[in-house]
Amino acid sequence: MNFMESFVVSVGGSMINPSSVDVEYIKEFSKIIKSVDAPKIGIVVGGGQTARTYVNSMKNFTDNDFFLDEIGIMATRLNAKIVKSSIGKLELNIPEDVNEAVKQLLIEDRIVMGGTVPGHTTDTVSVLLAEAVGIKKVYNLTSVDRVYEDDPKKNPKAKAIETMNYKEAFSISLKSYTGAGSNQFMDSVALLIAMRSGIEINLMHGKDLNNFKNALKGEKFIGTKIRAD
Ligand SMILES: Nc1ncnc2c1ncn2[C@@H]1O[C@H](COP(=O)(O)OP(=O)(O)O)[C@@H](O)[C@H]1O
Ligand SMILES: O=c1ccn([C@@H]2O[C@H](COP(=O)(O)OP(=O)(O)O)[C@@H](O)[C@H]2O)c(=O)[nH]1
Repeated sequence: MNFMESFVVSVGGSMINPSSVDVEYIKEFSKIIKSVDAPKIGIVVGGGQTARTYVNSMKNFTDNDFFLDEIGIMATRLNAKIVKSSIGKLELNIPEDVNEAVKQLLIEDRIVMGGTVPGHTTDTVSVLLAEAVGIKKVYNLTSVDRVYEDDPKKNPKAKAIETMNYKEAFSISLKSYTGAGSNQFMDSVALLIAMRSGIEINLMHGKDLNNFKNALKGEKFIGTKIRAD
């Protein structure tokens, strides 16, 4: 696929690991990544069901969000390792922070990572990675097809939004913030980082990989674009 611009893609854990590891999905996703000739691609993977299971089990013993986040991060790295086994060189570790990821990206053209530190989600990691290497485009593959004015799973009548600016996205995201494990389309910190560095976010349903391909090719796609104007 002829696509010259470097990008970061944040793959929701709900795609990789909805209830168990979705091997077929990982194969299809990897095929697309391998077919793209963008100079650099950063892939950031979420925790999915493994994160939920471990965080919820641990809640029987502690309500400390810092430590709950830590176990969530472990799950993201587990998922990152399996995605990496289908895309990149397994000899290279999963980067544990953005600096390490940047170093790997200087050497390798494709890198895979999960979470970094407590306090945010892999959405923020993906935008920070983009910011650090000067990438201006982030794709967010998630479990909803667009951003809506309200959480569509709670309010099925909510209106979908095709294009919005960072501030609008921030206020909608904040509405569904409930602390660790919040059910947001993207975490609010990620949107602030994107805003300060003018990083465009393209959110779409991750299961429709043809739609993702269209978005990569700069063609029309079903999703929401978040940018400055
Ligand atoms: N305004 C909104 N628009 C779209 N999705 C929203 C909104 N508010 C909350 N959500 C929720 O955001 C979640 C995003 O996907 P999520 O299940 O966290 O997947 P992942 O983190 O794996 O990408 C969905 O469950 C959706 O219900
Ligand atoms: O840099 C990170 C990435 C993840 N997490 C924790 O790990 C969980 C799972 O990550 P994420 O929400 O990104 O996964 P997904 O929702 O895509 O399954 C989050 O809810 C956080 O608790 C974290 O603390 N720091």
